[in-house]
Amino acid sequence: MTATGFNFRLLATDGTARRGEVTMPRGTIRTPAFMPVGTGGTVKAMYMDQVRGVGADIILGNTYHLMLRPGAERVARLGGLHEFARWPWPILTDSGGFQVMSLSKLRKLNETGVTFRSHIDGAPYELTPERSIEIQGLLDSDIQMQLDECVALPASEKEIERGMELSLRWAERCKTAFGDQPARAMFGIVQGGDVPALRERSALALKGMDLKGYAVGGLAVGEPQEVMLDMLGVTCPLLPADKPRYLMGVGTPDDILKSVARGIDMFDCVMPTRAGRHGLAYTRRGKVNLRNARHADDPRPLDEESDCPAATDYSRAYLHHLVKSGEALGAMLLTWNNLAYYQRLMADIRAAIEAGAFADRAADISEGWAKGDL
Ligand SMILES: O=c1[nH]cnc2cc3nc(NCCN4CCOCC4)[nH]c3cc12
Repeated sequence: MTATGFNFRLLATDGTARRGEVTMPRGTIRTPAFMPVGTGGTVKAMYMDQVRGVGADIILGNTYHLMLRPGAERVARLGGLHEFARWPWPILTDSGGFQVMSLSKLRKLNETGVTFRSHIDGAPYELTPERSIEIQGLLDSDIQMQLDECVALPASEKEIERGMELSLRWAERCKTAFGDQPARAMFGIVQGGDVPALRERSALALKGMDLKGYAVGGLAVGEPQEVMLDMLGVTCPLLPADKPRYLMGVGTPDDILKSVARGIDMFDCVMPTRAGRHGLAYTRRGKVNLRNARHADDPRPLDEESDCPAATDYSRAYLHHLVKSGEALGAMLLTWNNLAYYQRLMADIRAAIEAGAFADRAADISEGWAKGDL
């Protein structure tokens, strides 16, 4: 039976780790979930049926990139992002604010929103809470993010407070603009930097807005992992247990294990795809840099126990050759391997929580990385 609305339910807990699922009209999202990043409507170097094949239930699309090129109205005229990119399952889009601040030129931020010039052709744009929700609607996005301000760390408490309070006002405006769309969801984003009291104020104010899901923002911006984890320890207990929690931009496999342990349900990160394009393979024995000359004559596959052909059917020598030669197939095979590894990690995590064995499984997985390459 196809779900008519957006619904999250907890299936099991193990300590503060949670196993759940989100049901939506376009499909079910098994949590904890990892969302491959599909920046410009494509998960770079992958066919969408491969992305599905490694076990992804949902992908992320970037509003900033898509509004600049090919344009949100054009995607809408062509049937929306699912039709355009041939990904019929759920898509989460970010609001564009984070990329504006990290990619665009001549940007100005005020109460109304943010004005900026495209990093592609210098054309002027404005992104307001209302326009961001409008664009995400034009993309036919299933899970839409509020427009927020992610204050870069380190920053003064006053600066962090200013950004957190602005983001709360923008959350209200996004909620109003989003209106009542049962088949879709809009998530708020908790801000507050590395200041527990500001994190608490943000989380409680957003909880009061009764949103369908909650992201934890303002992290993975260069702070030490322990600071990020401390902020999760402050924030997650304040969020509703019956709504999904999404940690934006995270992260490494180790970040994911430790964040799941603190109650996070959803993740996105460019690492597996970006690393694949740079010759780096994620395996259960840690990272393998295929640019390294030590692989030049190695006939062994990356990992014969993997369920991904990229890890079982090709020699390291061949992968090294492809990477050194700058061949497209090098990026394709390593991206495929990396996304398969991340999805297998998530499947491992979900099974461990269901079995009440998350802590032990997490320790085993970490020991595997410590062993180092095969
Ligand atoms: O507060 C936020 N609001 C809206 N979007 C975000 C996206 C975010 N992405 C990161 N971190 C990404 C870190 N990446 C790790 C891999 O290399 C590229 C950067 N932190 C983020 C915070 C926010």
